[in-house]
Amino acid sequence: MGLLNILKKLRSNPEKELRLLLLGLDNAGKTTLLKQLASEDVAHVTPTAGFNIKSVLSNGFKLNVWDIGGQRKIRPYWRNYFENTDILVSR
Ligand SMILES: Nc1nc2c(ncn2[C@@H]2O[C@H](COP(=O)(O)OP(=O)(O)OP(=O)(O)O)[C@@H](O)[C@H]2O)c(=O)[nH]1
Ligand SMILES: [Mg+2]
Repeated sequence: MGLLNILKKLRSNPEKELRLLLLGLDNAGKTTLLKQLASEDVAHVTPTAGFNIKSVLSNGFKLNVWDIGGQRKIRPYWRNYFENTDILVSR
């Protein structure tokens, strides 16, 4: 979704809730970023075998952040997570 569409969605969405999808190859730092967004300790991050979800409140917005494992064997499943995604972040 482009920036203009995100702004339109936020205007028509009093809940101010967005779905953010984090995608990237294994070891790119996706889970570390997710934990940093949630102000969690990042000292012991292990490879993601499936996915992690965290809801983060930021500036009055609720960001539902999806972090998908990047290992080769998991990549065929990435396509299943695109639906309803508002913001795609690739690392
Ligand atoms: N130097 C450095 N290391 C990082 C950074 N982000 C993550 N790491 C390290 O890189 C390694 C992999 O980080 P993860 O967050 O597990 O990477 P991931 O993208 O979630 O990997 P998968 O779950 O396998 O897809 C960890 O040892 C992190 O501590 C960064 O910005 N700089
Ligand atoms: Mg991970």
